[in-house]
Parts: sequence; structure tokens; C-alpha cells
Amino acid sequence: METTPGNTAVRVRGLRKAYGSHTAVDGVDLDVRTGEIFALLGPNGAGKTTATEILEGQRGRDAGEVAVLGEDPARAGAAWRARIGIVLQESKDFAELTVAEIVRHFALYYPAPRDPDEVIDAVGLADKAGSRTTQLSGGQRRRLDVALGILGDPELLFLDEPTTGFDPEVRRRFWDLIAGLRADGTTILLTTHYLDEAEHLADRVGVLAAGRLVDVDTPARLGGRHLAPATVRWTEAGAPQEIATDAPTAEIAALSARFGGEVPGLSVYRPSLEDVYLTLIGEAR
Ligand SMILES: Nc1ncnc2c1ncn2[C@@H]1O[C@H](COP(=O)(O)OP(=O)(O)OP(=O)(O)O)[C@@H](O)[C@H]1O
Repeated sequence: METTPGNTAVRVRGLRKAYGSHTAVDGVDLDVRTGEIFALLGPNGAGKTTATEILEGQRGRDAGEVAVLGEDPARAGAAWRARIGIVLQESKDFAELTVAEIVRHFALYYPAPRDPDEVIDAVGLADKAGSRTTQLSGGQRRRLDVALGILGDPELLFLDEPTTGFDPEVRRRFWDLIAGLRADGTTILLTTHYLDEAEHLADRVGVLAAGRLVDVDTPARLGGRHLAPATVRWTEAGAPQEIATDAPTAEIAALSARFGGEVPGLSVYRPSLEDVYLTLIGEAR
């Protein structure tokens, strides 16, 4: 089976989609490389869900070229569908079934599924295998969604806001699970509103604003973040002081020499991913 031309899992050129007079996706070019975690960021209504649903083959497009695992999702069939995994924002409802029953049932839909018990274990639900979904917490429901998304052993996994409502510890464990999937070779396209999640997980991020992709880069370089000066702050004569500098270490050494050791209230600040993200979407308005 053909995987991907030039190690590209997703290739999009000139993608356009309008709902009536409203253009939701407005000429997007995007490449997701095989084996990477790519995070799509953007404010509410930016077009993330529309774009990903087109890539998943769940929504038609008005214009543009799209290749996902080498095939056009608008025309691809069941064999292609078995190579992708999808975790939607909303959980499905399976009130009367247990976790194990659901996972075993859905395994029947795939030509070469992963072992259901191993998948339940991988998402940390082994001790809930006999529980009905109504007895699960929100975070546990989300883990079941992910279990179903990875059950077919997909080459490409779509994760739509996977950790909404998770407590911090569960989020960390979930991140480990996602990083483990990447380590196993799964390509992951993630949409999220959590900048720390993108920073922790993503190899590259793309920022979508009003249907246009305004920047694509690593979390460290997005929006020229790596080039931005650092701000050194300290307290002197009871008043806060600050200086923007490309050489914070030299500034601190000079300050330390001047104070004869410890510099009161010393901190070094660099723009966070959230800072550059907010600047990028502000400029796009
Ligand atoms: N089925 C639809 N019919 C009409 N307009 C739609 C439809 N789906 C989405 N839209 C509009 O298209 C735009 C993009 O929506 P989309 O759901 O793709 O954004 P999003 O980036 O996923 O937002 P969020 O972060 O809130 O999930 C929005 O203005 C939305 O109102």
C-alpha cells in the first residue's frame, strides 16, 4: 500500500470551503509530515474543525487539492478509512455497554485491529474495563474515545480538542499516551485551545485565523519567538526595573557585579507560545 509521497502524511494546497456567503477555510496550504505531531491552533470559528473534517473525508470542499495518506479523502474508500483514526470533540453514547464490550465490538470493524485488552490498558482504563460508560468520569470517557480512535492501529490519528475538561494529572498522563503513539510511528493531527499542550506535544504548530494559515513552525520558533529579545527584570532602590536584551546572561553578570552578588527580584522573561499566538491572531484581524 502506498504510504505517502515524500514522507508527507497530509498535503493540502489552496483548500477552500464556504458556508453560504461565509468563507470558513480560505486558501490553506498545509503539509503534515509522516511521524510528526502537528497541532492546529486558532480561535473559535477559525475553521479548524471544517479543515480537519475535510481531511477526514467527512466534509466536502469547494476548491483545492487534498491528499491524506496519498489519497483524496473525498474519493477514498474503506481501505483508506481503516488507516486513519478519528477522535471527535463529542463522545458517542453507548449507555448500556461496558468499556470492554465497546472496544471489542468496534475492533470487528477493522481489518487488522490492535488487541482490545492492550488498547484498554494503553489508555489507562484496565480497571474500568467492566464499567458502563455512564459510570465513567469525563476524562475516562475521553480515554475511551482515544481507545476507539487507535483501535484500528491507524497511521494517522486526528485528535480534536482531546483534553478538554481533564484535570492536570490526567492531562499529563494523556500527553504521555499521545507521545507514546508518536514514538510507535503514528502521525497525529491535533487541534487544541491549550497552548501548553501544543508546546508539550507538537513537533510543529499551525495557526489558523479567519480561515487562513498565518504561520507554521516549531513551538520554539513560531512567530519569530526565538528571535525576540529577552526581558531582564530586577528591583533597585525599591522600584521595578527592566531591560530588553539579546544578551540576558551578560546583563545579569553586569547586574550581579554591580550588586556584589545576588540581584534583588531577578527574573528573565521570554515571550511564551501564548504571547506569540495572541500576536499572530491579533495581526490577522
Ligand atoms: N455546518 C455549518 N454551516 C454553516 N456555517 C458553519 C458550519 N460549520 C461551521 N460553520 C462556520 O464556519 C466557521 C468555522 O467553523 P469551524 O467549526 O470550522 O471553526 P473552529 O476553528 O473549529 O472553531 P472552534 O474552535 O470553536 O471549534 C465558523 O464561522 C462557523 O460558524
